[in-house]
Amino acid sequence: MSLPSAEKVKWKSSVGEPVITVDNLGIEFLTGRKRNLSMREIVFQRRTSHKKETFWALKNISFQVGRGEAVGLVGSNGGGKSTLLKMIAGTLLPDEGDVNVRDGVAPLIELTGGFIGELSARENIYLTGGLHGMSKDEIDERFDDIVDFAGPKVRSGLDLPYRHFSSGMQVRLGFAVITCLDEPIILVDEVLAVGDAAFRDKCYQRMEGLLEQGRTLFLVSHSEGDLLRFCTRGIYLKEGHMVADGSMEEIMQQYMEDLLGVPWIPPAERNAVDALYNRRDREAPGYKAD
Ligand SMILES: Nc1ncnc2c1ncn2[C@@H]1O[C@H](COP(=O)(O)OP(=O)(O)OP(=O)(O)O)[C@@H](O)[C@H]1O
Repeated sequence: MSLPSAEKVKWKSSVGEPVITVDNLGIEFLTGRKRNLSMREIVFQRRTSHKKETFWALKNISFQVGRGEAVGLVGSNGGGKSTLLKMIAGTLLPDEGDVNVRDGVAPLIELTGGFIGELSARENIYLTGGLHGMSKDEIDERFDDIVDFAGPKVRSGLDLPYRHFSSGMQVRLGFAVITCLDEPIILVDEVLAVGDAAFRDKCYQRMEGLLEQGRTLFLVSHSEGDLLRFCTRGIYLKEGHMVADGSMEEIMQQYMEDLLGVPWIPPAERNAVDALYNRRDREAPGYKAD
């Protein structure tokens, strides 16, 4: 399947005024590493505990995102992608710098979508809708759409505690709820990989619909196909630093070459080369189809 190039995607809306401004952002975490004090440290240095060890999970991050942009965040594991999304969502606060978000945010950052494990799926739908400013009547109106999208397994488990849901069911419900909210900014962190192929297809269609409406998207993914399909702009984070900000194709090229150490060929070109080789094979003397 050939993927649309970033220039051809039909939902690429013109970029509006800045809705997310990240200015010199930094956050420091405890490493959580614990080691017993040595006898030497206790006796000679009279130490009773270690100095807390910390590291900057993000440092000196600055960028702006305009209304209607679809931004893909890339980087190796531990690079700071989820942390950045949590800071945009307001669930983590910076130790340095600022994050200014002008529109409402619908985050699907962890598999659980911020849902509460002890509450039923039904209660979580009403709670999340309410937290995002929807009235009970509005949620009633959308309830069936949400549950239909999530699928029959979720419907049959609506009154079970959410923590009893499989990770696939959790993602189905999380995605269905988050994308039914009216929030203009959507943050999606690596959740599309969890659902099965049929559900992923439904998610793709819904994401395209939301982008056509001019919503702003932040997508964290390790899937080259998903990033190129939805995002027109990319940001590359490496060990907490912003390495590059550019078109999704440029960023993918830089990231993949950095990661794999070989030149990266965009999927559309790869498909064209494959087609050429297939044709050459088919036309070769003595070619037999399988
Ligand atoms: N609450 C926390 N306390 C301490 N360290 C944390 C905390 N949350 C994240 N980290 C650390 O911060 C760094 C960045 O983590 P983050 O989850 O943002 O990376 P990521 O780029 O999303 O990685 P992945 O691709 O594996 O999901 C990692 O070293 C991680 O272990």
